[in-house]
Amino acid sequence: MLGLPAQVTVCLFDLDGVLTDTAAVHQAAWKEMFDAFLTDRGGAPFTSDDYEEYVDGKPRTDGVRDFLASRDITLPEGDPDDPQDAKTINGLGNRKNDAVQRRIRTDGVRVFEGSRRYLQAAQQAGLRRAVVSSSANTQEVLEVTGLAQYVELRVDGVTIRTDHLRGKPAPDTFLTAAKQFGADPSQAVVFEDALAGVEAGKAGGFGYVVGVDRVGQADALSKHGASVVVQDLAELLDGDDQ
Ligand SMILES: O=P(O)(O)OC[C@H]1O[C@@H](O)[C@H](O)[C@@H](O)[C@@H]1O
Repeated sequence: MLGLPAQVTVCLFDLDGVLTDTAAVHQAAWKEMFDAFLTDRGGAPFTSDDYEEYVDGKPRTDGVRDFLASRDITLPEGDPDDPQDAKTINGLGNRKNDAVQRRIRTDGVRVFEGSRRYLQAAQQAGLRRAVVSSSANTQEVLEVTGLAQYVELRVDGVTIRTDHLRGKPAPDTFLTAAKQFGADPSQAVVFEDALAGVEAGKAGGFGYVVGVDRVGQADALSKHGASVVVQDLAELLDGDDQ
């Protein structure tokens, strides 16, 4: 059913890049922030490879820390309420968050229609549905897009902070969602577009990991743990009665 193995009863959807076209919005906000920071230090600009390898899919402060480490830059952690000009992990993260929220509020958010159809089909089929995202902006994005009505459970960047969960590529956020549905990981499918996300799906022993390739990284998604790679969730509906 819905292109999934028979034992699957739970769908765990990443948000940015899987349900909504916001991976590119995050990437642009990261570039705006990091390029301003790097220019001051005479460093080379932030690239899309940097985004995919060090930042995509991870909680905000992990993204800042892991990218800076790739350039041999170490900054103090600082505090979550650091001002945007603070040269700390949290300060840079806050500057990026301001940029992403500005973009979301000015330009709006596009939903992938194949994903909206898939969510509706999963609901009609009686599958449980959670959004598992590293983003602390998940609730706002689900609300402005009207997708919140299809989602029973959210494990997101806010949950990660309050419940002290390890972010992707650790499997903790996906495992938390499956557990809240009373399901074994083998009964759950993970839908992910980020390398860190499919890695988390593999590490958690999930029954199936769907890699969603929006940017031409199908091979890398497979290597990092995807059971199958599609370009859009609508492909999984083709040939289905839904
Ligand atoms: O900064 P936020 O909104 O909490 O999001 C954290 C991360 O959330 C992930 O979903 C995105 O793939 C990343 O690009 C983003 O950086």
